[in-house]
Amino acid sequence: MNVFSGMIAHDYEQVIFCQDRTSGLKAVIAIHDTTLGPALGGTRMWNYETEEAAVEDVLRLSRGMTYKNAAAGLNLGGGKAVIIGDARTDKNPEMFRAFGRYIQGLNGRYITAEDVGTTVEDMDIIHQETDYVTGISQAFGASGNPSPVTAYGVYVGMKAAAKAGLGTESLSGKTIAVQGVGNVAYHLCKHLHEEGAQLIVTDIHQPSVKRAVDEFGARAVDPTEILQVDCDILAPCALGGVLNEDTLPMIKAKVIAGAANNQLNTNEDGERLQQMGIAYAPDYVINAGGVMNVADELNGYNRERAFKKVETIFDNVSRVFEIAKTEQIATYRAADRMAEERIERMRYSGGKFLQNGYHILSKR
Ligand SMILES: NC(=O)c1ccc[n+]([C@@H]2O[C@H](COP(=O)([O-])OP(=O)(O)OC[C@H]3O[C@@H](n4cnc5c(N)ncnc54)[C@H](O)[C@@H]3O)[C@@H](O)[C@H]2O)c1
Repeated sequence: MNVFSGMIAHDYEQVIFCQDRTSGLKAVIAIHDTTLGPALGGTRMWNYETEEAAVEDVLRLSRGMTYKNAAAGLNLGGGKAVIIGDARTDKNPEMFRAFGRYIQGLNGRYITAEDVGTTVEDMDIIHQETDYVTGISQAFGASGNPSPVTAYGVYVGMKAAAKAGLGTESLSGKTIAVQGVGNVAYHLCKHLHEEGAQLIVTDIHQPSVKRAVDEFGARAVDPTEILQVDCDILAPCALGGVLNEDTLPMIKAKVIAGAANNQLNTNEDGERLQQMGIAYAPDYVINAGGVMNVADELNGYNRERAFKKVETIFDNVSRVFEIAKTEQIATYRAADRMAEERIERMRYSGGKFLQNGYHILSKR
């Protein structure tokens, strides 16, 4: 694999390879773009089949964080890290200590967080070596479980999507189908129930379904049926890739707004949704509550302030629909455009002269 051509293709700033023989650490950190601020993104631990697969993944994920953070209105750039190994068998404290020292060496250019395969405990070990880590234990003043915050963001984002797709932001009396009632969707269903929505839910884990039925009067359906039920809004809150060429023809909802990452299988599916007249709230805009929540740790965490920030997801989703309408493009592209515009504006204003220690005036 030619790493530089991959970097040049989407203008990545920096890729760092980190190894520590004794602990077995093999990690790659990718910093995609720091125009808006330090690069924030989690560390994924995964048993990649090849080193090329790890590099490709970290490049793809770090660029995704540039867009997610920019669209969320955060003053943060995009970065991500991957550790190559089995998260169940290959971890040891020295590995995360060594990794933490590499992060410290970047002097704030990259701030890490939890991701697939890493835990709060791992972040606490990293924290022994660096302050450039979020998602550590609450005992250290961190933000704790992000799911209720993410859920609130999906709720307000869904209202904005309903306004675009159904002509009203009120969800009272609307029928909402929720795929997967795990951590995020449980809290989402609570908000929806309180507003008077009718819920249809499914999950492969029966106790989660029962909880939603008992607490919110939801109607349970089989996982194979959820995408085709009669409803106003579909909320994918389980898996990625659920919106694809096989499932789209079944969907009866006029609005799609949910927490799951990577809901579109391909960009063509985003185009199809536009042709079908379905108002799709792009996943990374509507589910940004989690990243907004950890980003607040950088100011000394305040839950009330984090929730206030999360309310801006209503405006962010509304803006995506506005761009899509004026430019006649699919909403997934409108989201990317919104993020790119914000970065470009900052690149311009950030180019203005500011006196610091590294220019001709400082030599006087
Ligand atoms: N937790 C957060 O703060 C956060 C932030 C951003 C995005 N997300 C995304 O939101 C989604 C949900 O996150 P979560 O933290 O609630 O995860 P979770 O694991 O608690 O919930 C997912 C639920 O989906 C169910 N499920 C899995 N496969 C299914 C299937 N085929 N049909 C029906 N149900 C199925 C699981 O049993 C589980 O209950 C994920 O895609 C996640 O990446 C979460």
